[in-house]
Amino acid sequence: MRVSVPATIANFGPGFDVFGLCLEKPRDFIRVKLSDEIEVKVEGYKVPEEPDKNVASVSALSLLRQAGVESGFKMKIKKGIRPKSGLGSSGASALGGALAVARLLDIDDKEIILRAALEGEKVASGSPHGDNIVPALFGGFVVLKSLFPLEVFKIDAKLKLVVILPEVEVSTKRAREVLPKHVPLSDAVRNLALASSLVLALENGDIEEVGKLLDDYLAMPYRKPLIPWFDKIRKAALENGAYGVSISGSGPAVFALGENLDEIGRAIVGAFEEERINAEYFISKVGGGAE
Ligand SMILES: Nc1ncnc2c1ncn2[C@@H]1O[C@H](COP(=O)(O)OP(=O)(O)O)[C@@H](O)[C@H]1O
Ligand SMILES: N[C@@H](CCOP(=O)(O)O)C(=O)O
Repeated sequence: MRVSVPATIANFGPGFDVFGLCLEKPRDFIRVKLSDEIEVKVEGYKVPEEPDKNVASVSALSLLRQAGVESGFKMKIKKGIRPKSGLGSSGASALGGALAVARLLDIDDKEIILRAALEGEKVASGSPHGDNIVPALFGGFVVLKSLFPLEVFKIDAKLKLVVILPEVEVSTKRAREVLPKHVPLSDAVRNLALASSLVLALENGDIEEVGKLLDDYLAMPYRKPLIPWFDKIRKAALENGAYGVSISGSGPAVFALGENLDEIGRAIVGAFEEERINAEYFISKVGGGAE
């Protein structure tokens, strides 16, 4: 059984742990067949091949055991999403492992698949959060109302965005460790206003307004030391016509909305270069989810 799972933009501005947008590319490809042993082979970006350290094999095993199947498996991963990128690299593999096994066993229940995928994601980020896995499963833009029971609102957003991937790594685990347990009420209120307005703007297809609402007071202020270049990048993007710009997931990837996406992408790459960081950009539409 072979599945392909796309990258995602978790948080999408003010929606910490709640909003997620599915991209068309890049993608991870995962092939699984049942076997007596457990074996994991990886091509492409380097991630562990030890079955207990690879998020895809942890989630595959979790799904098998949830289904009461005592078998092992042979897994091949073509890793197309760079790890520690903020593009849902671990989430995509975690979903891929669970989904491939679910399809082998004819299991369609999304909550079972999600539960197994979250077991994998926990290995990477230390805590279960679904805003990368869920959009990769459903496609489109999702509002994750609840993980268990799984309750999701989906908007089939029609938009294109530019994603810029600098050559630096941010571990999601580390980016979650720096977050405070409590935030000021005024910051929570500001996020509430941004997030609810963003959903309405997206539903109305007002992409310029969506861009203007890409801000966050819950995680970004505390993550600044991990992404000290962000304010300069944002300035360059806005000066070159971006409607808005934000960090993808826990970073370091950033994304921007606007009309002249190539120009914005080049400007952001240039701003990274001024900080002596190599970066590349690509343009993607909203994706339809795992296949
Ligand atoms: N199949 C896998 N795909 C991606 N990362 C994996 C995988 N298996 C284990 N990992 C580990 O998970 C961590 C990357 O996850 P994370 O920090 O969440 O990155 P991202 O934000 O890009 O998802 C790395 O330590 C990586 O070695
Ligand atoms: N809400 C999470 C999202 C992490 O996404 P990833 O793509 O960096 O794995 C967070 O911000 O910690």
